[in-house]
Amino acid sequence: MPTDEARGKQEQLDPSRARPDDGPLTTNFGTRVDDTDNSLKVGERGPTLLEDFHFREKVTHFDHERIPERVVHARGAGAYGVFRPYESLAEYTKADFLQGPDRETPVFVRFSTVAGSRGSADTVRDVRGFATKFYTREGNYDLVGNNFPVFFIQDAIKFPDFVHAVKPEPDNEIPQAQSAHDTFWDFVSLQPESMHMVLWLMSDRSIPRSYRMMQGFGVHTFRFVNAEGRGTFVKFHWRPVLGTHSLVWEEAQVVAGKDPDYNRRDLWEAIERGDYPEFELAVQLVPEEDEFRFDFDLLDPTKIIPEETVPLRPIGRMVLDKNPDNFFAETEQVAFHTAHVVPGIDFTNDPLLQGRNHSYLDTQLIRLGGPNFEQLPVNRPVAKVTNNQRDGYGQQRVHTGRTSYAPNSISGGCPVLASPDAGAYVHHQERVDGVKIRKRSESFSDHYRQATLFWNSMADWEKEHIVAAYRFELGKVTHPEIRERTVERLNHIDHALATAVAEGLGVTPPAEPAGRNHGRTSPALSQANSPMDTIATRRVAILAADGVSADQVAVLREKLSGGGAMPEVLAPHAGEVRSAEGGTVPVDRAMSTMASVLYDAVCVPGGAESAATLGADGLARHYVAEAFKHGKALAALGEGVEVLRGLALPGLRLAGAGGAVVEDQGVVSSTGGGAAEAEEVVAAFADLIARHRHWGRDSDSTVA
Ligand code: HEM
Repeated sequence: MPTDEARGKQEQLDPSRARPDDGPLTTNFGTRVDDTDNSLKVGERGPTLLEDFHFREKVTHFDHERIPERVVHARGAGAYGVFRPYESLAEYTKADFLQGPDRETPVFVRFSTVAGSRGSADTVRDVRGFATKFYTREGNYDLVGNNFPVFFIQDAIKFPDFVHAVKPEPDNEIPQAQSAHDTFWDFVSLQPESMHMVLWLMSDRSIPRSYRMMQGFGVHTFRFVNAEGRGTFVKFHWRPVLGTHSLVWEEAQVVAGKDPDYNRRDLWEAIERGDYPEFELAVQLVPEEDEFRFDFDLLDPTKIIPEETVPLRPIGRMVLDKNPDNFFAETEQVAFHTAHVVPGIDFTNDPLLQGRNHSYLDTQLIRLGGPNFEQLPVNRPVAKVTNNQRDGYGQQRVHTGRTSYAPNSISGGCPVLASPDAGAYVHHQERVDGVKIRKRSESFSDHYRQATLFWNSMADWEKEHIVAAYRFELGKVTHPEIRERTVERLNHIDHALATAVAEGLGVTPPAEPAGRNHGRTSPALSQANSPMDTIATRRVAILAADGVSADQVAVLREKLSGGGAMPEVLAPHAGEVRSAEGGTVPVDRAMSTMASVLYDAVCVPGGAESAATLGADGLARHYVAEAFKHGKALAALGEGVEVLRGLALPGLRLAGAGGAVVEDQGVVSSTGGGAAEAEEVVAAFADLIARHRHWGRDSDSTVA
């Protein structure tokens, strides 16, 4: 549990909390109000009077309630938590919050999509933002990252072009939150430096199952600086304790309609339940003298340092344990900035990072209405703020005294300057010489080798999903030359990839590879190698109707809940169903209010009457067939096996008479109705759920 100090950040917000039930209704200035439903009129049917100050204040405030949404990352969800390092990192950085496990730092994290508007769906194909604000004792440190370790462009001056290209097209504002349109592909196909990132975007990484199940990356190479002033290059990685898992594309599209708040709801509900999301922070450390030992430039944000080259060093753990109380006040008004650093953490000359260091403050000045947004509760540091900044719109502080300048003698020179020993930030003393020049370094010019590394590292099913994603996206592009140009670019990554995409588009495949595939892999890049050892927080639909076996439902519920999963009984109607044993089974939800895409696994228990009803129910059949199509774990017990048999799922072997447990393609079944079979099936089912998805089913080609 968080310490009192860590909790302090959240409690610090309390004085500004307002509760609507805390007394009689008043105007904004405290005058009590007797009627808020009728405006002040001349007679009951007459015109409204200008002197109705309550009406004017109420409506005027409403008229001004909206602020501009973020120019990118407009849609997001946030949470509070704490970060605690495993051990001291004093050898590399003097950052106070990394000096040892006794330092527990409160954090606020905002996860986001990039392209869509505030009201867009969560499960679109997009990069996810992963921004963390550490409220350290030395000031706020913001690690403003994404769930991909690379970016589309190498220089921040291209950011407006990139964002204009991916956002809805300007003439008709179509499509919303999609990269599958001409302007995006026009831009990236003309921009080979984006090829590596686009490959990530076409992979399953762009449709995470949950914000709790995706990685985060600082992307840039940053710099740690220790107390002696020695610098060490550092890359930051967040690793979810639940593993890195994704939806499949068709499922993501259906979820966007069934529950547009899918990822936001998942985060919120997990925290409300006490299933606190956890992420491990790991770093890759590179001594400054090794800056040039790689076959890419450490300053190039379109490159990773493969984990096999520089292993990850886990340095601490973050637990998100509190939802915001008010979305607007906290999640919407939070202001992250790459330039919010603390002593011991510094920049490098990565030209994307350098530009970001300008952009965030600049955009927040307009988004949050001018200076002083750092005084908003969610942005306020826990470190004491003493400076000579004064006035401005929305000033909340009452600065006393006569001086707001330095040097001064009237206030004894206060606020005084601190020395580095007393915690002052000092920029790393890097020698820089050069001529002014608008040019990219030659060392940034290899745009394909790491894209090839990513492609080579994918499992077969990941490659299939990538090819299908390119076909889908480019299939939406109306200009044939853009499709052809993209295929030509892909041919530089891998000939088989380019050929497969071309065939799906009706474009002539390239005759020859554009270069030789280097054949190298980095296993850490594949989601197939992500941890798959828990069913914690997985949602399981147990389909039931009148006559269901209550005993089997009980075993399923108990064993799955015991492993941390969330089984729910779904039936044709809410309330309860009759059980085969003569009692009743409570129903959690009516099937029609949910969908199999909202569950990680589906199971059909026995009971002859229940199985017969479900087998004849189109919706129940759809739950099972769709879960099968999306690679999800399935289980059937007793007569429930007949429901699956009736669907004639392609190539699937199911249990026959005799009760033996059969497992095939991620589906476990037994026609036996006894407790022993139920226990065995549920144990196997849990194992299958933990493995997330089961690829290679005959129906796979239709899901990606
Ligand atoms: C490695 C590349 C980048 C990453 C990882 C990244 C990440 C993010 C994230 C996570 C957010 C959302 C912050 C939040 O939740 O409030 C964000 C917002 C934003 N980013 Fe970036 N970004 C990148 C590149 C850039 C570049 C190159 C620019 C501009 C030159 C830029 C400008 C912005 C702006 C203007 C916002 C909106 C901020 C606000 O309104 O508060 N980003 N970025």
